[in-house]
Order: sequence, then structure tokens, then C-alpha cells
Amino acid sequence: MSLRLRALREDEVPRYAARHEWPPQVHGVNSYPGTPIPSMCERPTLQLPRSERQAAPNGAKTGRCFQLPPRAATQTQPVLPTLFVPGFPKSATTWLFECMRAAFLPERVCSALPMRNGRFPKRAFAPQLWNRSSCRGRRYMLPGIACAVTGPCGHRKELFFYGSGFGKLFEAGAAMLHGPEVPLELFQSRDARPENLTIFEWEAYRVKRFESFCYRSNFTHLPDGRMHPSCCIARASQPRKFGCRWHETVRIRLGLNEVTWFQTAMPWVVPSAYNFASVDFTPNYLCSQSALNNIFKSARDPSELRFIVLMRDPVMRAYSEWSMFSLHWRWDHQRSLMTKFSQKMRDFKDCNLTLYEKPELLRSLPDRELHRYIKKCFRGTAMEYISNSIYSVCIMGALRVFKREQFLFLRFEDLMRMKASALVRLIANFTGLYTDSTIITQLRGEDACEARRARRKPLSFTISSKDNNSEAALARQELTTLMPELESFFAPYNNMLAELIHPAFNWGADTHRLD
Ligand SMILES: Nc1ncnc2c1ncn2[C@@H]1O[C@H](COP(=O)(O)OS(=O)(=O)O)[C@@H](OP(=O)(O)O)[C@H]1O
Repeated sequence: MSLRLRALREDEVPRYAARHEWPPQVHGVNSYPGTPIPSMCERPTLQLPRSERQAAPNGAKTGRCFQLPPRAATQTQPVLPTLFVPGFPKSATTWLFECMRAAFLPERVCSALPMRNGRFPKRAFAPQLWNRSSCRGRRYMLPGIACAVTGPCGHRKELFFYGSGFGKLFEAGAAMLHGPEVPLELFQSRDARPENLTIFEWEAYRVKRFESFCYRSNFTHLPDGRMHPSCCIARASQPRKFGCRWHETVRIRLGLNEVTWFQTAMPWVVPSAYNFASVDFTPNYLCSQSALNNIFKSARDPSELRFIVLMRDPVMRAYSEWSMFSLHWRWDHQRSLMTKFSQKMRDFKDCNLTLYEKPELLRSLPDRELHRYIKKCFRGTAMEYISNSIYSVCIMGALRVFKREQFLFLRFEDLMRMKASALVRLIANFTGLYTDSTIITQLRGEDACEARRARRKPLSFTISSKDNNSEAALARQELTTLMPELESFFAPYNNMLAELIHPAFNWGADTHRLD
């Protein structure tokens, strides 16, 4: 799919994104102080009534007795996300995550260290220096982490905690999101091997440390020995267990048949000493009314939240998602794009005939009814090719929960042609994350944050679908046949989007040309 759009000038931002005023800057961290815990939970051995027994999606025990008890303001507390990229899948959200990791991590913001070959040097800027004073009050971004069962941990783009995933993480409690209090050094952009350890010792250590993180009270803040709900026990005998899959490398390399595996965590700090934004780039939240409500009700102050929303020509977005799930990953067993898209368009129409393609009616709906409609007709999950491309209704729903100033809307097509300087400054102005001309010069030298000069080839299922593969060729043919129907299906919703955001926020034949 070639996009022949004019490149933007150095500091040019799309007209719809230009602002004279930015939302109030957020300082500090979105710390979570814990929740009162029933006294029965304090006993080292739990004897829970049946009504209290709850399992997390990873199979671990959870519930009230597995949550964080209240923490004082002077103690460390977990930091929950304040910055979201809640939409939309297949709009280069991964590329933006990588750009923001290059531009806004503490290694860059606090110490202005350049990258080499796309990575910060080992032990670039010690986490002991990530506090307000060492970082000169500059606000940076810190994603949560996830660890693999084989040991390595790294930044996690999509948390899926608030909803729209296949497991009900939110219902399993905040502990599932913030995890145990693991050392801040795990949040570095590189998990570097200490020089005194051999490769084998390092591999063994990384798996062994899970044991402490999961059971020891100085990490879990639960009675000693009680497993933290963001851990699970992976077993060679149950290799495909949902939410806790085994990996043979653990047996082959370390000779183990069972490991306690710690999965996800957010950074923990003493709140008053830090100034950073934690992030969640799960791109499925916007069309999930329950995810948006969960984000709202669990925020310290909902007005502090910021949302960067990426949208792409709806036809191309749907095609990209379908290529991934049907042609490549085989999650979707339907191989005919035409059959699938036609069915999804019909389902959407039949879901509520009265509201179908009626922007003026949708606008006049009271909040509750609009939210009920979104809940019923938009699932916000993967493989919802058509409804995940009806951006305007989801955005209308989100604007009834959060204020307009909390959103930055960007078209994928513009993101792909913006220069690093314009993009990074735009994001910094909107989020309060720090940048300056030295950092921007470095980013340019590293080809970071400029899509046309991307160092790494994007993971593309539509480009690889150009291969002489008969399924892919058929899909392209079917998409061409279906194009007029798709264009007229999306037109009223795209027009509604232009009304909600800006007249220049639209798409046309030039953005979904198949050549
Ligand atoms: N630099 C650059 N240039 C051109 N295109 C790019 C770039 N970065 C990401 N992309 C395209 O974005 C699509 C992937 O989007 P996401 O990362 O949001 O996908 S996902 O939802 O996280 O799976 C995917 O689109 P398709 O190729 O159409 O599938 C990527 O090719």
C-alpha cells in the first residue's frame, strides 16, 4: 500500500493538531496508595470462605486478601498509568511506542545520552538517579514491565488491564496491574548482565529471582509465602496453560520442570520524590466502554489522564487487522475477506437499526444510552475489523467521560510523514514530557521518531501479503471489489469524526489506494 502524501516540513504539524493552549501540565506520579484489607487477610494461612475464592486469568489466587494494604505517603507506592494510547489497532501504535521510548525514557530525558544502533548504552543512567532532583525536575515516561517465563524482563506496550482483552484482569484487582515491588532497575531500557555473572549464571539468576518477587513480603507486601497474583506457576506438564504458558528453554537450559513466574509490574517509588508518567498503549480501549469507565474510576484524578489517539483510513486499518489475524496468525478461520467484512457490516447494522448511520441521532443520545449502544454494538476486542474502524462513535463515547483537552488526535497518514522535531515537540507539549533541541538533534541522528526514516522495518502483514501468495492476492482482489461498499459504509462516520475533531481530519481515495 503506497501512501503518496507530501512530506511535512520540519516543524509542521497537521492543521487539526495545532493548538494555542495546552492542557494544564501534570506533575508528580499517579501513585496508588493501596486499599483497606479485611483483618482475616492478615493471617499467614488463609481460610477463605467460598465467596472470597477468586482466580486471576493466569490461574493465580486473587481477591481482597491479595491486594496492597494502605501505604503511607512516605513509603514506596506503585505508579499507575496516566498516559494512554487507547486507539486504534494497526495505526502504528507500536512505532509510536518505540519513538516515545527513544525520546522520553529517563536515560534520555535525565542524562541526554545518545543511543547507539538503536539502544542506550549498558547501565546508561542509574535508576537511583531517576528522582526529581537528579533528573532536574524533568518529566519522563516509564512503561510497566513484563517478564518472560525464561527470565528476561522488558517494557510492556499493552497492558490490557482495564478491559478489551480475553482475560478479565480488572476484575482480578489492582495488584494484577501493579505487581510486586520489584527493583526500579528492572525498568531500565536494557536489562544488562552484571559483569561478575557468566551467561549461564545470569540466565539462572533471572529465573530464580521470580521466587523472591512472588513470595517474599518485602516485594509482595502480602504475608510471607503468599503468592502475588501477578505471578503464576508454569509447568512443563501443562505447556499451554492459558495465561501461564511453559517454555521448553527453561527445561533445556536450566533443567527445571516448574517455575514460579512473575509476569507484570509497574514501577514503585516514594511519590513526592518523582515526576514521571507511566503509560499503557493498549490500542483497543477506546471502543470498550467498560475499559474507559475502569480507567476513569481507578485514576487518582481523572483530569490528569492524557490520551493520544491514532487513527488510520478505516478501510486500510480493517484490512491490516484482518491480514494479521486471518492470513498470518490464523486466529480467524474465515479466509475470505469479502465474507468476513460483509458479515461484520451486517452485524453492525442489525445490532441497532435505528442508530445505524445516524450521526445526528447518536449526538442527541443521553450519555447512558450512548454508552449502552457502544457496549452492545462495539466490543473493542481483536478481530472486530469493522467496528474497530468506526472511530467517531467510540470517540463520542469517550468525550462523554473525559474532556476534549485530554485528547490528542493524529491520523496515521500524518504520523507517517511528520518530522521528528514536530512530532516530539507536539507530544511533549501535550503530555508535559520533557524535550529540548539537544534531544531532538540526537533523535534525528538516530533516525528515531521519523517514520519515513525508520531504522527498523515495521512489522507489516499487508506488505508481506503482496507476496505471490494466492490467499493474499485473493484478499486484495476482494478488497477492491468491496471498496465502494466500504467507502459508503464508513462515510457518515468519517464525516462525524471531522465534525468532532476538525474538518481536516478525514480520508479519501488517496489514503486507501491499493497499488
Ligand atoms: N514507519 C512506518 N512506515 C509505514 N508503516 C508503518 C510504520 N510503522 C508502522 N507502520 C504500519 O502500522 C501498522 C501496525 O500498526 P500497530 O503497530 O498499531 O499494530 S498493532 O495494533 O500493535 O498490532 C502496520 O500496517 P500494515 O503494514 O498495513 O499491516 C505497519 O506497517
